[in-house]
Amino acid sequence: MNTHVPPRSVPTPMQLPAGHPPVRSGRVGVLLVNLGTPDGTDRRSMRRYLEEFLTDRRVIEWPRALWYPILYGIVLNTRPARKGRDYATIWNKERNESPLRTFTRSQGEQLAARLSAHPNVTVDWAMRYGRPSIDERMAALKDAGCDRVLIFPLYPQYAASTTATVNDVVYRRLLKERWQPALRTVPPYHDDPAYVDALARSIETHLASLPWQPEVVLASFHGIPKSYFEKGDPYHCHCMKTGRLLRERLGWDKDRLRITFQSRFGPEEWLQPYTDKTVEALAKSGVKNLAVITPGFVSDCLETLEEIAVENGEIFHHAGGVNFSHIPCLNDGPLGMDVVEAVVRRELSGWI
Ligand SMILES: C=CC1=C(C)c2cc3[nH]c(cc4nc(cc5[nH]c(cc1n2)c(C)c5CCC(=O)O)C(CCC(=O)O)=C4C)c(C)c3C=C
Ligand SMILES: [Fe+2]
Ligand SMILES: [Fe+2]
Repeated sequence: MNTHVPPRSVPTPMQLPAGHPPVRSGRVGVLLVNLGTPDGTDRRSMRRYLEEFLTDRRVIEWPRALWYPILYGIVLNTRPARKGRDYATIWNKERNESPLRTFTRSQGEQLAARLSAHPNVTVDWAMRYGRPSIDERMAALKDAGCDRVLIFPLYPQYAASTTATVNDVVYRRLLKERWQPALRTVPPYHDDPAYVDALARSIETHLASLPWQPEVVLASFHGIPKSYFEKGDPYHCHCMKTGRLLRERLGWDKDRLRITFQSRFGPEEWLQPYTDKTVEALAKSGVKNLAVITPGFVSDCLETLEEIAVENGEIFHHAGGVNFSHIPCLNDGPLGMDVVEAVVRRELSGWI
C-alpha cells in the first residue's frame, strides 16, 4: 500500500467563492461494467439492444457501407424475434430482467459490502449496451463526489470488442467534463492466481456433485473473428494462457481440458476450434460424458445458459453423448466475489 497518500475522508461541502456551483469531492468510485442486456424479450427491446451492440465499430469492424445494408436490411429484421425467444427461456421473471443484469447488480452490492470498511468508496455497476448506461452511472458517481474512479470491464481476457469498447465510452464521456476524475481501468486478469484458482475450485466442486465423471472438460470462450486476432488482438493469447494455467492448477493434460471458442456470428472465420463442432466430434468419437466451463464469462448469460447448457447439450446428445453438464460461471458466489474483490483491492492500491 502506498503510505504517501493522505487518508481520504467522507466529503464535506467545500468553501466556495461566490458564483461557483456546489461541488462534492473526496470519494473513490468503482464502476463494474458488463456487456449489456435488452430491457425485455419483445421484438422492439431486442432490436434496440442489438442495434446499439451491432453498430459498435469495436464489435463489427467491417466498413459501414458494407455492414449497414446487411444490418438494417437483414439482421435487425430477423434476429430480434429469434433471440428474444432465446432470452425468454432464461429471463429472470421475478425481476423482469436478464440474468446478466441480476448477477451484475448483485456483484456490485456484494462488492460494496466487502469494501464497507472504506466509507469513502462508492461501488456502482453499468452495462455497455442498454441500461443502466455507463454515461448515467458515471454522472451518478460524479454527483456523489467521486474524483477518483476505477473502471472494471468484467472481462478476464482483453478483447477490443469488450474491454476497449467499455473504456472508449468512459473516455468519450470525460471529453465533456470540466473537472475530470482521476481514472484507472482494470487490466486483464486472465492469469491472476486468484482467478485461476477460483475456476479450478468451481470445476472440482461441480464434478464432485455429479453422479458421473466427464472424460473431457471443455473450456469454452466466446470467439472473435480470426481477422481481429490477425490485426493484433491479444484475446486468443489470454484465453490460451488461462487454459494452460487452469490445466496446470488441476494437474490435467491437454486431452482432459480442451480450449474451444463459441458464439460465431456472421460468415467470417472465427477463432478455432469451434465449441459446437468439438462437442459433436467428441460425441461421435465415443466420448459419453462431457462437462463445459465458460471461464471468459464472469456471469451466466444467454451465451452460457442457452447456447452452452441447452444448444450444445442437444448437439452432444444427438451425436451419441450421454451425460452433459455446464459448469456455472463464478457469478455472484463467494468464489467469484473473492476474485472481484482481490482485483479491485489491488487496482485501488494507494487510493484506499
Ligand atoms: C461480431 C460480433 C461479436 C463479437 C466480436 C463478440 C465478442 C464478444 N462477446 C462477448 C460476450 C458476450 N456476448 C454476448 C452476446 C452477443 N454477442 C454478439 C456478437 C459478438 N460478440 C451478439 C450479437 C450477442 C447477442 C446475442 C445474439 O444476438 O446472439 C453476451 C450475452 C449477453 C446477455 O445478455 O446474455 C456476452 C456476455 C465476449 C466476451 C466477446 C469477445 C471476447
Ligand atoms: Fe458476444
Ligand atoms: Fe450465442
